[in-house]
Amino acid sequence: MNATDLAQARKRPAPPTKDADGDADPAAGRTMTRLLRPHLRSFAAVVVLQVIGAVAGLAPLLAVAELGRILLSPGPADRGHVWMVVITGAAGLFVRLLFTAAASGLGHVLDGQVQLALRRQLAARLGHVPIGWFSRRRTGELAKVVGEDVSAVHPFIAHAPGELVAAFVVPPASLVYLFTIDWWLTLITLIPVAMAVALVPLLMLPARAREQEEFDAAMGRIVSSVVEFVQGIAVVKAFGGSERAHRAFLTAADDFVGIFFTWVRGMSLVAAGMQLALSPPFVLLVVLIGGAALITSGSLAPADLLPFLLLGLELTAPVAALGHGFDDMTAAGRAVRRIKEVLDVRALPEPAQPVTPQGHRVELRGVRFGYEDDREVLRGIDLVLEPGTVTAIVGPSGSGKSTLVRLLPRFFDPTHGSVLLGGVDLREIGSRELYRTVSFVFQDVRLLRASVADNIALAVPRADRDEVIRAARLAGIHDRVLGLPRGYDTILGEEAELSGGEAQRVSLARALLADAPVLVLDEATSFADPQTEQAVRRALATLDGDRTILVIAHRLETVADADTVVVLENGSIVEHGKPADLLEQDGKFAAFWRSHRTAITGEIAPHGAVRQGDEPR
Ligand SMILES: Nc1ncnc2c1ncn2[C@@H]1O[C@H](COP(=O)(O)OP(=O)(O)OP(=O)(O)O)[C@@H](O)[C@H]1O
Repeated sequence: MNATDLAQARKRPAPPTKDADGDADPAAGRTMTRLLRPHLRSFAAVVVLQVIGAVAGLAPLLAVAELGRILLSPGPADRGHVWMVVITGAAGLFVRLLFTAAASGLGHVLDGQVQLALRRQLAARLGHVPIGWFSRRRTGELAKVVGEDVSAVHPFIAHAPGELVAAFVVPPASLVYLFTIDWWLTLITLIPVAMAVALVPLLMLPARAREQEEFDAAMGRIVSSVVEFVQGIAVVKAFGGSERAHRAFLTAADDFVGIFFTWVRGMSLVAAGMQLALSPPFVLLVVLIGGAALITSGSLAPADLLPFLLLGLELTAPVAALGHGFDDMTAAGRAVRRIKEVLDVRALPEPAQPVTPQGHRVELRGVRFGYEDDREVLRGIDLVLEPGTVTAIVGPSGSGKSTLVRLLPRFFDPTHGSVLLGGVDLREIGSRELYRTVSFVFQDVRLLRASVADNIALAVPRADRDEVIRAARLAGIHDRVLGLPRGYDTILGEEAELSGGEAQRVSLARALLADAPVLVLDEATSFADPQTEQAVRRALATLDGDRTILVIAHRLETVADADTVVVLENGSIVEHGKPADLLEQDGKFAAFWRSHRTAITGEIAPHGAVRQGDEPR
């Protein structure tokens, strides 16, 4: 193991945070054992095949050494003995090839099975975690766990056992043979290995651990400064701050260079010492010097030196491989720990005996919720959404509007209180039933890499083209779709990219086609464009009168059209009622109304109170 190897070993997992201390994480070990349990027989078979292959691999070496001794010894050689040694060596070579190939084949098949099982478990778990959990994770992080981290178990399963087995089996077997020839020279041959082993504690000094942590942290700072720089590049350029942002990266890079040198200085001397001790020239030199001394003193026959020269090298190679095997295992350990974090996410409990909701009246009873234990975002919400009504939620940024509406499609469960649909707690309704009843259009629209038609018909795969087109027309996206290269068959993300507003209209068409009796909608702010606004208004107006609609309203028109307005502030409902009544009360809602009206031209008011020609609801 040299400094470059060490750097490579550190670089492979590229952790943005320090996690060197997690190498021997028992939880990761348990996860690995649990994963391997169904495959224990195969895993044991791989190890046994490798042991046999490794031991058989000694036979050709021993045969060459033995041949040398026979042929170099004074007097005529015994032909029968010579042939037996040759055949034994050849047979050993054959067995080694056969068993190593079988072990490698089986190891790789096993590795494929374990990776498949892991990815299936991850997929199954991701299918059951609360949808809200995804909003806190970056797609890239999850992709890394499912892709890279699962692949990181490959060396552990397919290679590390072989390397470790070779390291533990070959040296003892060689030593037994060498001891039978000359124990003094055997001890001398062991000097290089003993030197390398003596250096290992120096790699584990507290100073090294500190340097390792600083190395990880510095690497993390570089990674995050690059990510921040790249993510914010548009803003940085537009506001002329590129020099400052660049400086943050340069500072992180400068820091890293300093820390890297300290780290390498600490590691490199030790690593170089180990590499020298285990290098073939050094081993040969030690054996030759020791052998020459014993031969000149008459205690060793010259022919007996040959086995030591051959097997001396075989003693050190597995020790060096042990380092790589250890690196592979620790990298796999770190990956398994990240996989375990995902597997351990609490699934949204499915009811054992699902209850069917009676109707689609929605009621929030004493609902409290916080993303973190010590900070409540919703503080006791009591609200009834009657079928056939539109309820608009307004309130300052951060007041909890998105959080509240996300409880309806069960992105999260409330920490206290309950959300009832048709008189049944959402926790008692099966998820299929729930998603048949509640559909939603949020601002963070996710379109699939699939055709426009498939994206719209996601909830109703059997919908025919006419139904898809009707929904698209209602959502105001039909004309745009006709302009795409292959119309409704255009693959999004491949053949065409949609703007934010267009994507939201596709998502609206999806919700309209799903035709769910409860619709939760976050009116666009980020992708606000006149067509999307119109589409949302038209959709709300044309939906049949029995729906329960909850909308986060950012526009006065939507609020004016709503039956009920809920004003949320700091996680509590501070006003609740008909828009016209609330205006008359001249409280928070009236203030919200006035502040928004100053931003637009023309007279707009709820229920015809102000706007001329608008029918009161
Ligand atoms: N996934 C999350 N994890 C932790 N905290 C969150 C998460 N989502 C929102 N919050 C916090 O919860 C509070 C309420 O956020 P929420 O998005 O519900 O407010 P909002 O009224 O919809 O705001 P806006 O109008 O700006 O969208 C905020 O303080 C926010 O920081």
